[in-house]
Parts: sequence; C-alpha cells; structure tokens
Amino acid sequence: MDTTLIEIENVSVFREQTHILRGVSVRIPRKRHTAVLGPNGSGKSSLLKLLTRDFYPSVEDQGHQGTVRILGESDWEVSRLRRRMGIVTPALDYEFSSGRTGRMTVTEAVASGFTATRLKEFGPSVDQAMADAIAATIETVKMSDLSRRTLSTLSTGERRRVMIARAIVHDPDIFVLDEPTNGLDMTARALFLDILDSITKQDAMTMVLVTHHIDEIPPAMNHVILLDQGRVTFDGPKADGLTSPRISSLFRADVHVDSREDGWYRSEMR
Ligand SMILES: Nc1ncnc2c1ncn2[C@@H]1O[C@H](COP(=O)(O)OP(=O)(O)OP(=O)(O)O)[C@@H](O)[C@H]1O
Repeated sequence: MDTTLIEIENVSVFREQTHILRGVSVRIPRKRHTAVLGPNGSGKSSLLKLLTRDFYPSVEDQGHQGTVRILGESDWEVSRLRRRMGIVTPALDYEFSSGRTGRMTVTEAVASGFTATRLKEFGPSVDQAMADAIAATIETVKMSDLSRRTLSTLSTGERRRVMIARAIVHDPDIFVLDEPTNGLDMTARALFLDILDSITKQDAMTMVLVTHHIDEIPPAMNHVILLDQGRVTFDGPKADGLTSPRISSLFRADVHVDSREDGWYRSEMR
C-alpha cells in the first residue's frame, strides 16, 4: 500500500501581487503527525488551504505549476476529498456558531461530518453504525452531556470540541487543524489539548496541525515543518526542529525552547 498521504511539489501561490508560498515541497507519509509552525503571515494557513483545495498552485512566469497530490491523486473533486478529510479551521468554526448552522444540535452537527455538509437537511440519513460512531465521538470530546444543545448556545471551547468531533466522526485519512485553540481560555485550552493528544495516539488518521505555539504540539506529533515568509526552512523530526536557535531565528526573537519529560515543549522569550 502506498503510504504517501500528501505530496506537495514545488508549489508557489500568488494572490494580489503577494507571493504567499514560494517553491514549497513537502511530503507527509501516513501516520506522520505533523505540526506546521511559523510566525504570523508566514503562509501556514495557505499551506493548509492547498490541502483542502481552497487554494491551487499558481502558474509561474515560465509556465511551471507545482502539484499537490493527496492519497496519490492530484485532481480530486472537492466534496469527495472533503469526505476523506477532517477539517477544523477558524472559518468553519465561525460558520457553525450562528445562523441556520448554529441552530443544529451537537449531535446533528457531528452527523454532518459524514457528508462534509453544513446544514442538517443535506446531512446523511443516520444508520445504527453511524449513530454509534456519533455518540462515541461526542464522548471522546467530552460533550455527551450537551449533545442536545444547539451550537449557538455553546461556549467557544465547547463548540470547538464539537468541531473536532465533526471532523473525525467519519474516520478520515487526514485531520487538519488551523490554530484550533484561538480564543480559548486556559482551562478550555488544556482540555482541548488533552483531547488532541489522545487523538494523535490513535493510529487511524494523520494529523496536520497549524500553530504558532510550540507548547500546543502534542507529544505524539513527532514531525515539524517550519515556514518563514512562504518558504519551508525546516522539515524533519521535532527534536531537530524545535531548538532554541531555530525558533529564535524563525520568530526573530531570543526564544528558549525546552522539552519536558511528558513530551510537551515549552518556549519562553528571554
Ligand atoms: N486570499 C489572499 N489574498 C491576498 N493575500 C493573502 C491571501 N491569503 C493570504 N494572504 C497573505 O499571505 C500571507 C500568508 O498568509 P497566511 O494566512 O497563510 O499566514 P499564516 O502563517 O497562517 O498567518 P497567521 O499566523 O497570522 O494566521 C499573508 O501576508 C497574507 O496577508
């Protein structure tokens, strides 16, 4: 079986005179949980958008166009691809916070993960196996007590956990998260990271996490990609990437990076 999940080859992305990504090449095999780390504006979200097909490789001056291959294919139809993926992004989180989508219950919202749809009337008809998976996933994110509540009545932390459940209920091959702890208080963030940690220990899916917080990279996530001004400056094992000199240079600050005994990392400005 081909284990290559994601192959990005020499891809550049331009938008409105801005060079967002420059000659990016990245290969992520199955089960290699990967953190994408970089300062504001370095191109992290844009890299994820290449995976979700919100962005496509730009054609460069000489006519070169890079390729994005997922599960060996480069010409995915978006809705078919989304069923193989779980996605947690600020845009999705916002969409599920109000309006008609916000009136879905926790259970309905999680069910919509099976079809990657946004509204319950376009959601799946739920058989017993799906109902069991929905209940188990809601339990995983510790939302069972609130499963009948509508999304618009949840706190940001609670809704973010529902978004995780929606993203993983259908056992996707790839689980991508963009800055998932934004807006969470200390307690909500700790619970959220605990849940992410337990998901990285499951074998089925491969997680790609975009963050600018070193201390949010779960212990089982052993690989990092560092992005700086649209270029990959490091792609390799976490222990080699998360060093004080590399992180200081990436964030243009004097940063001390430590790994703790429990496998989490910590960073501190000196
Ligand atoms: N649709 C777009 N049109 C024009 N410029 C864009 C677009 N999307 C992103 N950019 C620019 O590309 C650069 C990288 O943006 P991106 O959101 O990928 O960075 P990021 O590393 O995720 O940043 P942050 O950590 O602040 O979320 C930024 O300068 C941004 O303004």
